[in-house]
Amino acid sequence: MELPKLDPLAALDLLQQADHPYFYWEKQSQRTAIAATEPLLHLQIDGTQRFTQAQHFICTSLVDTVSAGALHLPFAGAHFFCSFTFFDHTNQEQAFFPAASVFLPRWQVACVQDQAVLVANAVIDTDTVLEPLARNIWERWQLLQTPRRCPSPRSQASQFYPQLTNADAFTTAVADTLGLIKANKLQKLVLAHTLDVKTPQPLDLCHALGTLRERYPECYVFAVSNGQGQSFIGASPERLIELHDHHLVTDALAGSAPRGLSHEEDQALGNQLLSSKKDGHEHRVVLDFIRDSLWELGITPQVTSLPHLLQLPNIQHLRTLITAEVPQHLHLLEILAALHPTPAVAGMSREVAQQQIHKQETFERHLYAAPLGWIDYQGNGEFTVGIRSALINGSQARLYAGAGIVAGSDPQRELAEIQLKLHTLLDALL
Ligand SMILES: C=C(O[C@H]1C=CC=C(C(=O)O)[C@@H]1O)C(=O)O
Repeated sequence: MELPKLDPLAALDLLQQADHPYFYWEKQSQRTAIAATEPLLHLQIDGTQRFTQAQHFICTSLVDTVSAGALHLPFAGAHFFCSFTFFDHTNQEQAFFPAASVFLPRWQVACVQDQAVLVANAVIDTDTVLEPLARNIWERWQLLQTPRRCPSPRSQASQFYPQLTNADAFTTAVADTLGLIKANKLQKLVLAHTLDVKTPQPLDLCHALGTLRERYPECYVFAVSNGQGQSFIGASPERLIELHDHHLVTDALAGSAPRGLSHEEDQALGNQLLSSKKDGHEHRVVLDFIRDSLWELGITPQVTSLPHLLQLPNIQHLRTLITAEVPQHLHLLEILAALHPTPAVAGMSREVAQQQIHKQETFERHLYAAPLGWIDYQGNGEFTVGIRSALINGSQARLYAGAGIVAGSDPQRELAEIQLKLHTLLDALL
């Protein structure tokens, strides 16, 4: 059903309930946002078969789905909202999120350009009394007619920046990794670091999301809540998969430099990044992996750009675009299973890198550096990688950032890169 134009964050604020999971997704530069609340059908699983089981869940749920209403509107019809953890298995004691979560929401509000659309899903069987069901949907639709104001974003960055307390542990891990690279045990490793912050008041997520979407219009701004008090939010520059009418777009994103304070300094830093041998190698490992993985799936990848700069307010990256036509029989989640984790967030070889991450990192990655996104009833969908992100638990936040280590990396520079990346969430939360 069509709705009057509304702020999607205000829709989230209105529809979310503390004890129900929700999913929020926005790309300001495309003026697209989706808020999905109250899982109606929900799969939550752990294990190596998680992508296959998620695909099966979506396909079987769709068999008995009937769509009605204004199906020509953007984001009409059934959509499934998915989040995965970095590893196939979660540590049960500390698992805030299952290794795979896929849900069909009761309520979904999507905003595209100036259009807003409500999708209401309901389970209907022979015992369902239709009138209260229809009334409930009608009431929600009416509720969403009332214009709502959204919290205004933070006007300027906070001056308070906590220092990393265990920076030495990170630089030592980088030095150890360089030793392994020299000994040819692996080519690349992405090591992450966390920063814990605590605020006097519970963190205001709508406010933080408002700030993130304003500062990072090129990024995917997201929030995933588990309905038990924890949420994972972020502003990620990394597109893992965009699939529309069997046309695939994915990014190789790796290699970073700071932004300059003046135009000249900024250009010089950008040019250095474009010509850096070390960053070029770090980037190529990702590009080659994505290309090879697509070939193995029977997809012919086209590299449609040279490595170019993706400039964000706090950092700049090397990015290459890859496109492909995907055979009809391949499901988006099969491609996702092959690509995750790319060497932009794990390393090369993937197996050794994952072992090293387990060994060297002293914290759980949870949803950090893992795929999250949506799939519609026609098999179209979009997934980002949950980087530049934080796990929020009341008034506590754990911020994550990682850096790719290759031959030629310098521990202090990698630490400085981590600090730059942590600013994405620090600035929005504090
Ligand atoms: C792993 C992260 O960034 C990746 C994406 C872009 C550039 C990266 C780099 O230059 O190291 C990382 O591969 C992160 O932000 O936590």
